[in-house]
Amino acid sequence: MVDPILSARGVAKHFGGLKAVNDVSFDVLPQQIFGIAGPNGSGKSTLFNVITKVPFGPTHGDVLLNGRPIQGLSAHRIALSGVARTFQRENVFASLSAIDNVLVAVESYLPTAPFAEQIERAEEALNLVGFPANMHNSPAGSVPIFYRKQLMIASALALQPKVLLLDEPASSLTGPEIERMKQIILRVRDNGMTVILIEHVLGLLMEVSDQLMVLDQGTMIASGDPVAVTRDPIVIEAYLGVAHE
Ligand SMILES: Nc1ncnc2c1ncn2[C@@H]1O[C@H](COP(=O)(O)OP(=O)(O)OP(=O)(O)O)[C@@H](O)[C@H]1O
Repeated sequence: MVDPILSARGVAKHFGGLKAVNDVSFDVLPQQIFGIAGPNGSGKSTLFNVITKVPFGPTHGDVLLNGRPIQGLSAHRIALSGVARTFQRENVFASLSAIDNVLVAVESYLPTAPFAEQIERAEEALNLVGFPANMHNSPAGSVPIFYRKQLMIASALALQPKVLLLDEPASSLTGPEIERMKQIILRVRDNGMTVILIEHVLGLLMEVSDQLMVLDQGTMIASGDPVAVTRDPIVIEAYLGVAHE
């Protein structure tokens, strides 16, 4: 039996009376791609927020990395201990070059490393996501959306995470770009990392996920084999709003 790399135990986030995340528990195994689906507003991004403490921790519950609680750590320490994330919006430093964006992350992970080594790490991260070498010096704000998404992932990878949390990496992408994003996600996993993937593009989620969890109104309504989960009448009802048998 393999021990989980990341676990949530009774994790909740309340905003006043709203239970955005409502006592969610799950285990993610090493090198798994763990998909998370759910209708709009079901608490997916809030779950990433409370796992990473960016920008806030849970109301209650524990998040364990390799069996150790990480909720007592600052957001910065959580990132450095191996849990990195991306955001729904392409969060890049628009006026910095592409490689400088990634160097910001390298600098926080390896602050005392020689500059040549920092550059090497940044280039490694950019290469892993397939960011074009001839665009390393382009201002991040001027590159098309797919490249900005690549940059955001490369910046997270520069922290050398054990677990990478991807929040809707395929949103606003074309069909061919979604296929390229799929290859990036698989490559990240093949490089030894564990991926937790929030995605509305169900085709992508189904193709890459080893396990699928569905949230509805902050509550986990299904988890397990992706095909079985999408056939679950409770999941169908949550998505389509029709009564299940
Ligand atoms: N900072 C906040 N303050 C108050 N309510 C919030 C806050 N962040 C999220 N919420 C609420 O929590 C619920 C869950 O939001 P969340 O963004 O996590 O959903 P989601 O599943 O990621 O949605 P989507 O698929 O549309 O991105 C929503 O009702 C949202 O309005």
